[in-house]
Amino acid sequence: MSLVIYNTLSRRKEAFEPATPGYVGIYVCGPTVYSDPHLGHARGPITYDVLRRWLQHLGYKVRFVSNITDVGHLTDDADEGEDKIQKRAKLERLEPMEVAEKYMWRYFDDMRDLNVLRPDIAPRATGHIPEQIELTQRLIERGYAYERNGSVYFRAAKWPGYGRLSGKRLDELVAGARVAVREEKEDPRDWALWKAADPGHIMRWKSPWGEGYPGWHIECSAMSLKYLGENFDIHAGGIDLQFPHHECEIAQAEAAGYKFARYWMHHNHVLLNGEKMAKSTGNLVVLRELLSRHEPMVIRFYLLQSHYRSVLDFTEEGLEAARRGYTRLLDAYREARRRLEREPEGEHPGLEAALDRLEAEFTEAMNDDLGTPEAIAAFFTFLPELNKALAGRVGKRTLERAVRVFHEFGEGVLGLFPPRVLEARVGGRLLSGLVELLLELREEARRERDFARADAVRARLAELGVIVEDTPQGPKWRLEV
Ligand SMILES: Nc1ncnc2c1ncn2[C@@H]1O[C@H](COP(=O)(O)OP(=O)(O)OP(=O)(O)O)[C@@H](O)[C@H]1O
Ligand SMILES: [Zn+2]
Repeated sequence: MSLVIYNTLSRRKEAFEPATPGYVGIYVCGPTVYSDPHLGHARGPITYDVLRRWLQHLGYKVRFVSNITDVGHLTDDADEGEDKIQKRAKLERLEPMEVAEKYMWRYFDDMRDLNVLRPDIAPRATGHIPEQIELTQRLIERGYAYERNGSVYFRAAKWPGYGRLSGKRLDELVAGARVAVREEKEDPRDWALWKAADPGHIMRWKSPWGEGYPGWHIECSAMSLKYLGENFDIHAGGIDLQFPHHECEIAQAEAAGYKFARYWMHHNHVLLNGEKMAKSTGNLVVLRELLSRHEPMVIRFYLLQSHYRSVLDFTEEGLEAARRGYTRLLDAYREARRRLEREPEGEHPGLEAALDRLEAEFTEAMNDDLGTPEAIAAFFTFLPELNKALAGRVGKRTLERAVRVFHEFGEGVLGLFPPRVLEARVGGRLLSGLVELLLELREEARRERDFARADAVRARLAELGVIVEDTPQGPKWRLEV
């Protein structure tokens, strides 16, 4: 049984075979950093994080590259509109680079809270201008691109392969092009690889064609080729990027003489009220806001409960149901871990059989195009068996295996149980509640004139760094710093 993934390029599920046995290169299109991430922005990173973890589980060595688009691009895919980052910079009275920096860190912070592993490389477009210029030059040399008034365009009609990925026709690229731009192009369907900067444009770089800035599509071709080589394994992104972004990426890389990605994966959208969650339309739930109200792992669990290729219509009720489901899993896992310390030696044949089934079902689900809903369902089938066994004696050997499966599949692959959630929460309500409780017991001992016990409680708390002071208003406590 081996991994099968849906390849957008062939429109069917294919057995996954990396170009170099044992190694996998993945490139995921990252965010344009000009505003707070919304829930939709978390779906791709979590999906491909699970892909990466599963490949590692299967024994592959993975290089995971995901870019940050910090060059401002136009608010319209065609040559219309304002630079998104520069527009935001004006609004917030910041430097464009300050805007990019601010929102890049917001994105990384949100991803960290969601237990998304850091990319091995997170290349920034502004750090790779020479590579983008070089690729553009190469396309000019090969006759696939031309310069006009300081801008460089890809000669679309010359590239026969256009539409292979998306099934779209080249003609669909034309919509919206500004008249002046349309006039300078040989063909309205040509797209910009490099744009001459207007006098007011702040982010600009020197190039053989004068001062300007790169187009969006060329950034990903240049950076994926640089870090993964030609003919790398997996290129991924949201379904909205399939056309024109990925179609143009392929054209640029192949016209330059390189083989490009072998498998293309696209995740479907998170919706809100039936419409795509999108920053451009404002139809969104800000991720940070959700993270402040919910345990991040509940959000991760919620997203993984639906398959990455289906749409997911967000509702608070759905999230609440996810919270209940996740809590059931977490409670059982915590209980199994807790019991491990004092469990007598031995095995539990019934639970061993249930573990065999769980491992087989989980593996089968994950190998079938990352079937996370079925993989999670396998845990829920297992749960009653575990709880039943936990009501009596399980035996150390079997219990250890159960804990290992939660650790390897639940945390290692699905990333749902980071150490933080396994430990009882220190701080906050629990800590102060427990200290108050001990101080009440100490007061009781004092009232009963059992001063030895009262002092012992105070001394033990002091050892733990909780300093108790008796005041006329009663005992007060603080944490040693
Ligand atoms: N609602 C969504 N559901 C799933 N993925 C999304 C959603 N919106 C954006 N993405 C994905 O997030 C990644 C980063 O997108 P990007 O920063 O370019 O967003 P955008 O398309 O400019 O903004 P938006 O679509 O939100 O107006 C892309 O892979 C994109 O497909
Ligand atoms: Zn991209």
